[in-house]
Order: sequence, then structure tokens, then C-alpha cells
Amino acid sequence: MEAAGANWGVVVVAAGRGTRMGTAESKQYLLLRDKPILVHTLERFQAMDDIAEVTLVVGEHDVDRCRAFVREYGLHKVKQVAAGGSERQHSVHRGLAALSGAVDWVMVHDGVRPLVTERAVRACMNGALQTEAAVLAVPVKDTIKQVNEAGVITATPDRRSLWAIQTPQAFRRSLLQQALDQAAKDGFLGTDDAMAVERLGVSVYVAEGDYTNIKMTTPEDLPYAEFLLASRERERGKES
Ligand SMILES: Nc1ccn([C@@H]2O[C@H](COP(=O)(O)OP(=O)(O)OP(=O)(O)O)[C@@H](O)[C@H]2O)c(=O)n1
Ligand SMILES: C[C@](O)(CO)[C@H](O)COP(=O)(O)O
Repeated sequence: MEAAGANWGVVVVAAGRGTRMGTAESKQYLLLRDKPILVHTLERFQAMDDIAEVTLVVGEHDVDRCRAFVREYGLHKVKQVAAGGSERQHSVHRGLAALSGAVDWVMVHDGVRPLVTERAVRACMNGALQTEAAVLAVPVKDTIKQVNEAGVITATPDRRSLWAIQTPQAFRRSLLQQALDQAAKDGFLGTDDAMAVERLGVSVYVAEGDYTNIKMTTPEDLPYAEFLLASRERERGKES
């Protein structure tokens, strides 16, 4: 563990199209209260003293408008705005390459998870510092079934072993680099970053997150996120 000397960078991936949201505008640019979802997300990391830099990965046609957001919202920790790839994993790989050489610990976060809390981010960072690789997750609340193509249940995994995985996902930088390089070489595509590390045989630890760290995915997520932000503002108002 090298908490004191750790130099943390964050790759925020936001190069997806948001097909399931079904809006003309890509979901990361939709307004949540007064600001684009992506700006809320970046502000979470901007506010944390022990994060040195952020690389933002966006669609190639959105690079200029995102550079303008960086200026408009004073997001000075965003040192690079890079163009992403066709799959999330490609975008992460490009973002990792764009971080400066000073970064030795990295978190990957979805640009469309604007409600992550500082407490949860810290839990993930501390988990990685102790183990090399940690992700945020919450225990699943529903009973999960495996269902075949005919719509028939084939298995009911023990719920006590099931966790819904979120971001951030945190790693020693060299480990994530090795994992993504190997995945690219093997033509392996995962739906999260941990999968690339797991296939190297390296253990990835789970740090308990919050159910409110939702990924903005479908239209009903928008009013829920508005509600959560308003509740947090009310709580802050009561404290001050
Ligand atoms: N080629 C891609 C695909 C996804 N992402 C990012 O990865 C995060 C999580 O992905 P998801 O919610 O699945 O976003 P989309 O791919 O945009 O959504 P959809 O599958 O509905 O099109 C998002 O911040 C998204 O912008 C990315 O950077 N590059
Ligand atoms: C990485 C992730 O956020 C973990 O839940 C998620 O897998 C990425 O989103 P997608 O919907 O699978 O593309």
C-alpha cells in the first residue's frame, strides 16, 4: 500500500450514444437540473483533493463542446479530452493511454453515473490501494434467474453471492494497462473493466457502494436522478 504517495487519475468514459435512453441528444449531454449529466459527473472528481487529473473520453464529434464545458464549468482537473472507440472497453483503453505519466493509480468511471458519492469513491480507492484492484457494487435485491432462449428458468443462483457492479473501478495503473493490452490482443470484450483484470487471474475486490449510484440508462432514470439531486440539495441546505 502506498496511500500517501499515490497519484490518482480518473478516466471518465462518455463516448457512448445512449441508445436505450431513446433521445435525439446523447444521454450524457441531457440536462439534470441545470447542467449536463456529464458535467455533474466530472464535478464529483473535481471536488476531491487527492485526485490529480481526469481524462475525459467522448465521441470524436463532441471533443470541442466538451473542451468548452471544461472551460465553462472550471473543470481544471480535466487535462485531456480524447476521442473514444466503438465499444466502452476501447474508450477506456484510449483514456488510459492519454493519462499523464505521473499517474500510477487509476479509476474508471461512467460519465453517466452522476450521483456517485465521495464516500463511495473513497471506499473504492482504499480497496484498490490495499489489493491492487477494487470495484464498487451493491448486493442485488431481487431474486435473479438464469433463463434460456425458450423463456424457461434454468437456474437460480444463490442471491447471497450476487452483486450489481458499478463504477468507479480502481486499479494500479500498470495492472489495468496489462489487462486491457492482453484483452485487445485476444479479441476479448468485457462489459466492465474488472473483467479484463479477472481473466489475468488477479483477484478484484468489491467495495460496497450505494444504490443511488445509478447509471443513467433508460428514460425513467431521469426523474429519479432529479429527485435524488433535489433531496441531496435539501439535506445540504438543512446542514448549513
Ligand atoms: N463506445 C463506448 C460505449 C460506451 N461508453 C460509455 O460507457 C458508459 C456506460 O455505457 P452505457 O450506459 O451502456 O452507455 P451507452 O453505450 O451510451 O448506452 P446504450 O448501450 O444504451 O447505447 C457511458 O458513460 C458511455 O458513454 C464509451 O465511452 N464508449
Ligand atoms: C461498467 C458498468 O457500469 C458496470 O455496471 C456497465 O457494465 C457498463 O454499462 P453497459 O450498460 O454494460 O454498457
